[in-house]
Amino acid sequence: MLEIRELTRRFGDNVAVDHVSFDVPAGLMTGFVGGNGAGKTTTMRMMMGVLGIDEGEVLWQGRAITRHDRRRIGYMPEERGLYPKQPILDQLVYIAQLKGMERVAARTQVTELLERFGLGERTKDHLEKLSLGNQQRVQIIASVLPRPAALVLDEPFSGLDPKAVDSMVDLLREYTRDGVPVLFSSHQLDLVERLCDRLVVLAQGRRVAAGTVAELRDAGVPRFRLVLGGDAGWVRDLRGLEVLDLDGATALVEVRQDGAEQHLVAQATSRGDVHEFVRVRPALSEIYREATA
Ligand SMILES: Nc1ncnc2c1ncn2[C@@H]1O[C@H](COP(=O)(O)OP(=O)(O)OP(=O)(O)O)[C@@H](O)[C@H]1O
Repeated sequence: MLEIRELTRRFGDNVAVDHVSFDVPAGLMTGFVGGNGAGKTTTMRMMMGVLGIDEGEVLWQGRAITRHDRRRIGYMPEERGLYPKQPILDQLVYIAQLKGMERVAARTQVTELLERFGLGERTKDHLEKLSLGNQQRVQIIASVLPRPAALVLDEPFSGLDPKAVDSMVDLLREYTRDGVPVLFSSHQLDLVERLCDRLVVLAQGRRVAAGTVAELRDAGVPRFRLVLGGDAGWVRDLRGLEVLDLDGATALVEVRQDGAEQHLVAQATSRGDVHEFVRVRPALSEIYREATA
């Protein structure tokens, strides 16, 4: 497990990351979200030791992370750093060797990953000849070589077409199944919702929400939708509830006082038919909007 404890980084007067703490547990995918300039890249850079830490610490398996630990963590930085004028197979094998793999094993693994990402026919092409999305695929392969102990990926999905997104999703799921902790940042909330076990939300350098998607969806003020046989206008007169929306027989309410929803149901049944009474949980996009407002 990776643990981030009170990480803080300032650039002059700007506190880019302000006492941020969260865990990246083994075998789970943790999504890292937040608006432009929220501090995601700066946090990841500090985690990976490419940027100095002003305050706080990063723990790996319960103790302060070392340079050796970081070498075993697959990192995909925001600035992509491969050589434009080298054939992709050669440079990926070289990177794998730098990370300690034997040449033959490296070639086998790289070839397999290139096939997987639809680049099996392009192995001899120079990186610069590939489209941006295909260059991104090569970057992904570079960051997961060899089998990493953890993954820290800065916007790995940006610029990928749906097919490459699926290949990436499959790959990340394989790693998490093997117990690898994965942290990735993204602006694509639909993808984050589909993929993530856990979520960390940053706004202006601060952690404003963290937990499983279910926990976050459960955390807010409870909302209920009520559908009656007749007009629901009387709901406005009940205490402890805020009516968010009212449309004929349907009301959307927020509970402001404990137990107010029980009173609502009792009233509704005593007045006539109740067709539906359900808790409404916010979509991730709504939680995100509220947390970062
Ligand atoms: N090297 C730097 N020098 C000065 N300020 C910096 C530097 N790097 C980042 N910052 C500032 O730190 C803050 C956080 O930036 P960061 O890149 O970490 O955000 P982010 O969440 O990754 O944003 P985005 O989603 O746009 O990539 C911003 O205000 C940014 O301008």
